[in-house]
Amino acid sequence: MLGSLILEGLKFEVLQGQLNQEINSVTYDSREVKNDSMFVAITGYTVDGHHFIESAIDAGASVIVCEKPFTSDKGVTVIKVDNSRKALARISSNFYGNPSENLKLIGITGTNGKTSTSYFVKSIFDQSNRPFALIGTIGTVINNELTKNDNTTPESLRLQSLFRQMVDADVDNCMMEVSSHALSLDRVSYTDFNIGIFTNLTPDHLELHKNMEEYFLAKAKLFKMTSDYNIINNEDYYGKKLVEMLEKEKANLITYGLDDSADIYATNLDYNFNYTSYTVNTPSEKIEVKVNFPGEIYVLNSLAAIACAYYSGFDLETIKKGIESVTNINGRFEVVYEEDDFKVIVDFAHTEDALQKLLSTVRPFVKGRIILVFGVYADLSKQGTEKRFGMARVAAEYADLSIITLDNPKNNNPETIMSETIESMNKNKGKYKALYNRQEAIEYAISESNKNDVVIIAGKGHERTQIIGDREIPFNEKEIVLHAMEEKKANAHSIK
Ligand SMILES: CC(=O)N[C@H]1[C@@H](OP(=O)(O)OP(=O)(O)OC[C@H]2O[C@@H](n3ccc(=O)[nH]c3=O)[C@H](O)[C@@H]2O)O[C@H](CO)[C@@H](O)[C@@H]1O[C@H](C)C(=O)N[C@@H](C)C(=O)N[C@H](CCC(=O)O)C(=O)O
Ligand SMILES: Nc1ncnc2c1ncn2[C@@H]1O[C@H](COP(=O)(O)OP(=O)(O)OP(=O)(O)O)[C@@H](O)[C@H]1O
Repeated sequence: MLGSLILEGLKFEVLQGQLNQEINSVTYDSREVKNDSMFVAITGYTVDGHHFIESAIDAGASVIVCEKPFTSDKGVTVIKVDNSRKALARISSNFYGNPSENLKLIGITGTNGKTSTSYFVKSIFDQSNRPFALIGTIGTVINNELTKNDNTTPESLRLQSLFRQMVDADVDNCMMEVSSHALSLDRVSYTDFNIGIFTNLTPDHLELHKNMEEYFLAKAKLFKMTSDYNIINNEDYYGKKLVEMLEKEKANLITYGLDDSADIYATNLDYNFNYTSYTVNTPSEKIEVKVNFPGEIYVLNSLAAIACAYYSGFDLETIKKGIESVTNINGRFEVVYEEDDFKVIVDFAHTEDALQKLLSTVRPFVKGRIILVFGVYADLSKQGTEKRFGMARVAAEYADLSIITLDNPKNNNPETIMSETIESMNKNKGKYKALYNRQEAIEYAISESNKNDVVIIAGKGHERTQIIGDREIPFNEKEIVLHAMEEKKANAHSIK
């Protein structure tokens, strides 16, 4: 593609060279440069991509896009832009032929519930064999083939290439999770969204956003990029704020919730350990639905999906079938072992709000004790400390025994993570045992459990690795549980 076409719609200054040469590829990583690449230099959080311009040129880059002045005597073209990440989004969309214009794209944002809601929506589309793609934490699914993503919302270049793949494969509906990082770092700029969904907002990622207001404003950006509908959780404090903020936007505003002040709402709720049934009320009709996950959170997640499907033209029977067909979402309230009232559940709850909702949902149904295994994935900032204190407070309140361990400590000091969590646990008078090794923590929880207990392993959900320092170690919680159960049985022949 011609360099000038790739830059269409972008404000830039040519510092040297010309733009009528063919560009074979675009990249923002010098290690991926090939002959006649366009290299976009990004000022990162860890390193400055501008330091790699020389090596990009040596590797064959013929056009450099940068946000800091640069000159070269190696015959390359140098383009200066105000913001490289934003420019990358424009360039990527152009390079792949602006594929989002040819998709019905649903963006979902919020602290929790994005993945679960996406799987409900996909299941509804699957009922009528309408091709549907997903992009999110679990990965990208195109034509039911799953590939891994580096991030929940990939960088714009990868994102636009995924959209291109979808269009080429005649998959014209896509639902993607849009993280606040993605909105702040322009990964989804120049993407056309038809529908936006807001689930909720509770403290998380405050190392990036500094405070809730900033976090909220980052999330709110999505709803100014939509053309058809903005679908908002009416039960959430920030959802209500968003409704006020969006009243003048061009997309139709739709709310969902637990009473008739919302457009799509649930009544006759019947909560059980393994499912909840309710009546869904829409502006035209109502229908009974059974969602195969417990608690209010899955009522709300399924309502978001129902609202999305209803305004996408699906009839209520198809919607019902779609919701009821979802029996398992990888690492979301996944019962990995069960024997009468004894259960072991793996769940991705990794924020204070999610943990509180998980434990309070389960509590009324547990005949014995709740034994919780958890760690806190947050850096060593003040916000990270608050997260550790908050999660331990919730654990102390709801669990009968907590096994405090590590989640993905990455390069954060494990001693600080453990000691802050323990400090809060002591302050809140929780009963606990601390074990740095997560596998040992799970094994200990299983070995301690009795007949009517429920063991909950929170924080890593679908993840299949643990990241300690720079090492990514294979880690499969389901396998660890099954193995520990076998050992327990071999030792005792049955659960005590
Ligand atoms: C904080 C954050 O979002 N960081 C993202 C950011 O990384 P960065 O700014 O640190 O990049 P960097 O390493 O400093 O590199 C700067 C530039 O130099 C380039 N480089 C680097 C080395 C080299 O030899 N040559 C070279 O050209 C890099 O390719 C890059 O373009 O830009 C990178 C490229 O797009 C992202 O991969 C990276 O995501 C990291 C992996 C990450 O962990 N992100 C998380 C926090 C994230 O985005 N999470 C959200 C939320 C998930 C949720 O909801 O829970 C998500 O959407 O996943
Ligand atoms: N509506 C909700 N409100 C609060 N917590 C929820 C809600 N839905 C799910 N959760 C909890 O959050 C965890 C993660 O859910 P899910 O994967 O759907 O969220 P997500 O928004 O995709 O998360 P992430 O951005 O971290 O990938 C679940 O395992 C559950 O414990």
